[in-house]
Amino acid sequence: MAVFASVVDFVSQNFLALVGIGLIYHFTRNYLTPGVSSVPGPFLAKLSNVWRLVDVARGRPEVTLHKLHQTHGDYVRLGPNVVSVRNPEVAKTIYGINKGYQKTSFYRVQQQLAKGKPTQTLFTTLDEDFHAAIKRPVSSAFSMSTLTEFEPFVDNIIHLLFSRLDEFAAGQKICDIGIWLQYYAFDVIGELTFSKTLGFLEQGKDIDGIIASLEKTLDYAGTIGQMPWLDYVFVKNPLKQLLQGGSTTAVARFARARMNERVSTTNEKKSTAAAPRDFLTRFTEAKSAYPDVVTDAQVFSYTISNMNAGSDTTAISLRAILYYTLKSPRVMRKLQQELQGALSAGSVTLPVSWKQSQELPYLDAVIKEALRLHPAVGLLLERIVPNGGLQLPRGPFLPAGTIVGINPWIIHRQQAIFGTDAESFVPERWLRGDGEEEDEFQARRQNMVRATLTFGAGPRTCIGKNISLLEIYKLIPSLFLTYDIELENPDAEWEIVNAWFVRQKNIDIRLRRRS
Ligand code: HEM
Repeated sequence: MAVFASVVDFVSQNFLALVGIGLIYHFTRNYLTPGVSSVPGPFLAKLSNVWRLVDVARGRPEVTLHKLHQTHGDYVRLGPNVVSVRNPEVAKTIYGINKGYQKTSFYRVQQQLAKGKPTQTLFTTLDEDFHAAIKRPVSSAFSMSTLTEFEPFVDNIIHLLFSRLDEFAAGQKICDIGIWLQYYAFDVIGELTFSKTLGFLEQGKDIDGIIASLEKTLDYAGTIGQMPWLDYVFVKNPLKQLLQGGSTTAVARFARARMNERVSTTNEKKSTAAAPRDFLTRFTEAKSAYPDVVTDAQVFSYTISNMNAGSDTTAISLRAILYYTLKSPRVMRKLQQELQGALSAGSVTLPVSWKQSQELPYLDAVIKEALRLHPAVGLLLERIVPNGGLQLPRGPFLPAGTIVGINPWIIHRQQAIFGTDAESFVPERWLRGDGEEEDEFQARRQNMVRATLTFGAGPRTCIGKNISLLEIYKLIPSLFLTYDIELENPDAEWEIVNAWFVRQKNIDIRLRRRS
């Protein structure tokens, strides 16, 4: 008892000194993390992950990282145990099939709560076996061959969008097109998944605050994901759940309501009409084919990952294509020439079909270039180095447990791959140049394609890529063929916030219906 009393006495008299010693020990250990300690980076980042949390919270971490790579080369230390990589050779390992690189707890923070429980989705699960098991039953629903079956759904939404844009054209009003593209992307995903739009285009507003809620979730997940244990303090805190009751996000509420509707409609119309083959139908079919894996909760999780992963990302990509094209009168002219030529020749109709859009090489180059310069995700696609470690080419050896990742924004600006004008919007880089031999062009193009991470890579690559390409390749030519569009302030820049997804704001345009 006397010993205990004197320990308490000692601690209370020297509390500050002890905390100081503890912190010095903690920071020194962080600084000297084996392997990682020889990777260059900001001094404070070597001491604590607080550095990267603050950097993300400030809203433009991809700008900071680009500068750091310009100074330090292919490898930059972003935290005591975190390395950002710019070298495409390493991408094959980090994102390779069967290489054992798992997603980090950064993704766990994105597991949203439904009735207070984190929902593991295709996007957010860290467990690779679970991931493979839940991907198998639904991957065919996302395949290229299923794509055309979804085309009429997208056509409906394009018509709806244009009916709203006509109001701006007729009234000669300024249109914040970024918002309308977001409504389009959300309504398409709602229509494809549930045969029901979220009603954004019809009502011209963010119904039930779904967009705002998703934005808030991303702001939180991007920042807190830099120090994922904080999530157990702020959101997934069992005490908080107990006191507040299980919370459910707006997206989860929307998905739950649509699933309940479907169950009751199916019961009512059991033997009459066949349900439309939207994603929900396909996910429900997977339940019969894979009863051990696909439960009702899993069907719910598939729909949630569609909504969360597929709406903002597509809206961001559409905004980038439109903005960069409108900012470059030269590109705009060339694109209009190609589109008008195709329309006059009768090789495209309105809305432009997927098949028709694939015969427009300049359109393809414009889209590829915008998605290169402004990929929708703007933080590291983090993975954990597995047992055996990772020998970085012309760099240090990283032990198992190190967090590594590539940020698409950084690799897409590699001059060695994309050219000395990699910072500029030049769609021509995706086309064969004057005097360039075909095999030279193919090799150059292949290099660029291999270094493109807009949709990620490997076993965790984007499952919805074809869907988003369908939405993009149909809407962009249809939009430019239907309207003359110009920026309200051609010299003004848009506003960007990078909170994992790199959102843009303030793209004011004026439109006129083309005759
Ligand atoms: C232009 C639009 C899109 C972009 C830029 C995009 C980007 C990405 C990226 C970069 C990843 C990999 C993330 C990582 O490795 O950390 C990913 C995964 C994923 N995306 Fe997309 N995405 C888009 C559209 C969609 C759509 C429309 C859907 C659904 C309908 C979707 C569903 C998913 C899912 C479920 C995953 C996780 C896949 C897995 O781990 O197996 N995405 N996406």
